[in-house]
Amino acid sequence: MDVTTSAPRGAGPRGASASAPALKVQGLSKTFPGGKGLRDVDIEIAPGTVRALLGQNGCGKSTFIKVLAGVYQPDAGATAEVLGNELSLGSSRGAREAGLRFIHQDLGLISTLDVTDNLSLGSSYANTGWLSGSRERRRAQRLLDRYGIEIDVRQRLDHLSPAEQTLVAIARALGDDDSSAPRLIVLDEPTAALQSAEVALLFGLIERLKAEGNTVMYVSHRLDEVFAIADDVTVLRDGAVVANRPVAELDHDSLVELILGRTVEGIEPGQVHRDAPIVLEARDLCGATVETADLTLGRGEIVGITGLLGSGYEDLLFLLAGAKPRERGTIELDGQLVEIADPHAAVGHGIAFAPADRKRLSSIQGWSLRENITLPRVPTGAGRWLGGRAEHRDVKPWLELVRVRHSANSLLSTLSGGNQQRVVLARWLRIDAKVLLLQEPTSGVDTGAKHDIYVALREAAAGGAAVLFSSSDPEELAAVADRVIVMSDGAVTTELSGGSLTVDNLIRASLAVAPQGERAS
Ligand SMILES: Nc1ncnc2c1ncn2[C@@H]1O[C@H](COP(=O)(O)OP(=O)(O)OP(=O)(O)O)[C@@H](O)[C@H]1O
Repeated sequence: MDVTTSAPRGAGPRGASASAPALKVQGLSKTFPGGKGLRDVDIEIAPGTVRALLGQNGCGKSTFIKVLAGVYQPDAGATAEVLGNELSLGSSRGAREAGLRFIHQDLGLISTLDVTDNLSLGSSYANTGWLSGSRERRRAQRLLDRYGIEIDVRQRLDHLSPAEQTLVAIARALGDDDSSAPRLIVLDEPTAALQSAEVALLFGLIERLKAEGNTVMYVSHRLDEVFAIADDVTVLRDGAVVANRPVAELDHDSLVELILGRTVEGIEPGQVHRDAPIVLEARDLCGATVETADLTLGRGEIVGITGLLGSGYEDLLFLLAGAKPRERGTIELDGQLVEIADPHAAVGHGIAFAPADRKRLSSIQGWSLRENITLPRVPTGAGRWLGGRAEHRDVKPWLELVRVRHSANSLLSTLSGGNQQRVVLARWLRIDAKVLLLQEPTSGVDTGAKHDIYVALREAAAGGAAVLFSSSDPEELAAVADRVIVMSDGAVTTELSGGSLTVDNLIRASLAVAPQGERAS
């Protein structure tokens, strides 16, 4: 990796000093009503470098970013400087004037507008209305050209891949107000929704921004990315900094230990279940981006599914759960033809479905963890919700299983993103489903909890469930699945298991290149 750094040229915002740290924060604490979010955090970042901000779910990464962005007020006593200039923490205007730019996980773009209109949202563009005029288009084009982004400015946003949408969000955050000033660009889990093949597009832009003297703060749970793109890491644990270190001093295991305070054992490789009784059999499924798909799931099997975006792999689980309309095809459960009109009917048949879009489709933010977990299985007969204490007893072991330490009465909205993901998973593990359909089950989840989730999936399978999980992470698929189905152009094109189930073969199959070595089984 090229770790040479170039100091920013020319004056930064408000006459910044080129030799001063891009960011220097001292004594930053943030207390929430439920406890400390950050404890006395000190961070100093050299200009022109990429700093990874790492740590377990709930360790305070988003809180740190939100204080920098002015969304949260810090506790009294913190100081901050950007390129030698004092930064007034807790002020979004101050952050912008100091040259801080934020790209949050929710990119804040409007999918039904085109790229030009999205680039002009909230900027200083003198808009003549919503419709993109040729002047705005030229301006948008100049902005994309400035950062080497090759996207047609007339495209509607929802016609772009997630990686391209992320590039648009970055270009929008950078704007074209003063292109010579170095900036500190904060990217909060920018690859959470990206395919591994798409990540390169984003990394290309980060390298370019860095070469121009900008500084990048990068939050991710994917440690391979840290080694690919970061110069230094800051690791938070329970709201406090436990390490500020150059990446060159670390390897994968030492980084995991810094993050977790413990090592993580590997999990046993998956097994081929040739003679397992078939629980679910789907034939000629067609709907959304799926043209035709046949699939069988055996009792006790963990099957992964992957592909490129638009290959159909993201929609297959929706079709099986009745969450998107099926145009054709049949589904049999235990040899019986079933009609699954909607996810409610799916639960009735013992099929649990956890979509990836946790906030919109999988959770009720204003409800407690307890209510979110018991949602799909309201006790019959009683005619009302479980009594508080009994419900507590019921929910507790499931929270422990996914290692969520919050009270069952906490509101879901007060949990970090990764902890919310674990609660959603606990809900579906609890209903003891015959078939578990999970989309990106570990997205946003930290390394330690990922391992716990893999173990929980293995236990569910050992208990007789058939698990089908989609993932864009080939390492996860190779480690956890017994076999993996790869889709392209709306159909299942490859199935990998045993010795063929390798990271390389998964990437090759997703890109529709023939697998290497042993033939696909
Ligand atoms: N609005 C809030 N109200 C109360 N507590 C909060 C609030 N936001 C965050 N917290 C708490 O602050 C702590 C830090 O959360 P934060 O969201 O910063 O974690 P994170 O490191 O970003 O986690 P993840 O990797 O899961 O996104 C957690 O214990 C969380 O429950």
